[in-house]
Amino acid sequence: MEDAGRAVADAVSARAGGGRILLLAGGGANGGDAFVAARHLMVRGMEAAVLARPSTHPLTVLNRRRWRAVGGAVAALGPATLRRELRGAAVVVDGLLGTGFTPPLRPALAELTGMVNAWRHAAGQVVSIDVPSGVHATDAHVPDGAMQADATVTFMGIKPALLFGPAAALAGEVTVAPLSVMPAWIEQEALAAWPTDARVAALLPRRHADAHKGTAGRVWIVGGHPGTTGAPALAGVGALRAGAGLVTVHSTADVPLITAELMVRRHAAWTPALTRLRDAPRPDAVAVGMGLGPEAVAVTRELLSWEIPAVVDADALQPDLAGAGHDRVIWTPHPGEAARLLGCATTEITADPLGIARALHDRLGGVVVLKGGPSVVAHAGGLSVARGGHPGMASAGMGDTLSGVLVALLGQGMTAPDAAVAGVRLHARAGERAGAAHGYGLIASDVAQELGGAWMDVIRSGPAGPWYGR
Ligand SMILES: NC(=O)C1=CN([C@@H]2O[C@H](COP(=O)(O)OP(=O)(O)OC[C@H]3O[C@@H](n4cnc5c(N)ncnc54)[C@H](O)[C@@H]3O)[C@@H](O)[C@H]2O)[C@@H](O)CC1
Ligand SMILES: Nc1ncnc2c1ncn2[C@@H]1O[C@H](COP(=O)(O)OP(=O)(O)O)[C@@H](O)[C@H]1O
Repeated sequence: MEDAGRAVADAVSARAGGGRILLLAGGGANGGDAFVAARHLMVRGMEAAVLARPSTHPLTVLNRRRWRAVGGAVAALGPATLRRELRGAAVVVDGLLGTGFTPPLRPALAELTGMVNAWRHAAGQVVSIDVPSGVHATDAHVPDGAMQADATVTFMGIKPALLFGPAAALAGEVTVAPLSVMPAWIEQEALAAWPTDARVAALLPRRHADAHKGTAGRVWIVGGHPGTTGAPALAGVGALRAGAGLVTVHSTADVPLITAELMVRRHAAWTPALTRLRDAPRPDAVAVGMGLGPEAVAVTRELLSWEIPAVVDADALQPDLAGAGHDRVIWTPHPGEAARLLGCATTEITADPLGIARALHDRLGGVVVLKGGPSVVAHAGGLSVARGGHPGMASAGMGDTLSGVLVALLGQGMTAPDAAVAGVRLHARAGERAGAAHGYGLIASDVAQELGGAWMDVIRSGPAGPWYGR
């Protein structure tokens, strides 16, 4: 609780300027965190007051006593005291309800959160402890009356509700504060990893000075059909921008050569083409499905039988292919495709992205990237959620670009889980960079252009090495 309260005080100090801080302490452990935060703020010379609900939680009772012992002010939390104390406050710390909360929000509490939300709209900022009050830790749905925060300081591991859907929008800027407990315990308790850029940087391939296009990954993009010929082209550019040495697009349609570095092989028909290609030198990795059309299942089944690292996307994401994969396959459904694979409604996918990613992995094996804002990676070692991205990425061809990134990383020798974790972060980071320039006018080609810069951003967070950063 001491670590938690100090982390909250850090977040609040950064936002309060010299203004007064009002801390709302509920009856649970969150309330105790608020009392600890108040004490740390006072020690830093900041003006802090606490309004508290009754508590029997031993650590909350103890920290209330400590706060009183250093001369801290505390009054009973109710509508009248809250109205009075909100006047002149710069920041409210929301320690009312934490992970112990189960909906619905009781009317007495909803009245208090409603008052704070109205005050925030007009006057100040809210920092929530662990989760915004009224948000259930594992549920993306938001009950009426939940607190709107500018920032949320959560502990040890990120809670699913802080990542997905409307609940995530209530959390504002999320910081994960470590607590002094055993790492093994955290690993057991965490539902999903949320890797930092430093962690992603450690996964990315390192190239020696004598690298050449033949050693940097020879990859194939298999896709395209009349009407969707842009999809494989975008995947090809994504692959080039994610470092692939040689990228060949195979298609039975006329794929536009949107960048001259791509090689495009037009085939008359898939069956004879695959018979020929089967005996040709194989690529280091293949991505299949982008705009591929009605023959996707047959083409993908053949390519999967080659047992080379593969990305399976878009039209190739069909239930018939469950069981046809292997360990080095990355399956990349968006929620619509995930619903098709599992035979359920898209709303069931978006309601529980972590559970669905796990279910898809059980069904398909290999590695699953359940795309969204943010994407979830499921593999034999667990679940990992990507950081960042930009809402401007809600536009055509973004997933095709991601497939290019993933196949490029596979082609450069990364394992499927590492390529998926690193690839979704590079793609999201490129989206953030492009989003800063283009906002909602962002298109997939913009994201592809930013992939090199995103790679540099990520490796700058990691350990220095002799073949980059010079
Ligand atoms: N320039 C091109 O040639 C393009 C071709 N494309 C290709 O077009 C074909 C059809 O793919 P589509 O994905 O458009 O069509 P689908 O009909 O498979 O899926 C689109 C639907 O999935 C659902 N969905 C997707 N993302 C969602 C999310 N994050 N949350 C909730 N629901 C979500 C929505 O209901 C959406 O309308 C594929 O072969 C694809 O590769 C697209 O990638 C777009 C660009
Ligand atoms: N709001 C968002 N925030 C972050 N990433 C997003 C957002 N919207 C879309 N994306 C990303 O864009 C990509 C969209 O993929 P997909 O729907 O398959 O596109 P397409 O089929 O048009 O290529 C995914 O990687 C997804 O994670």
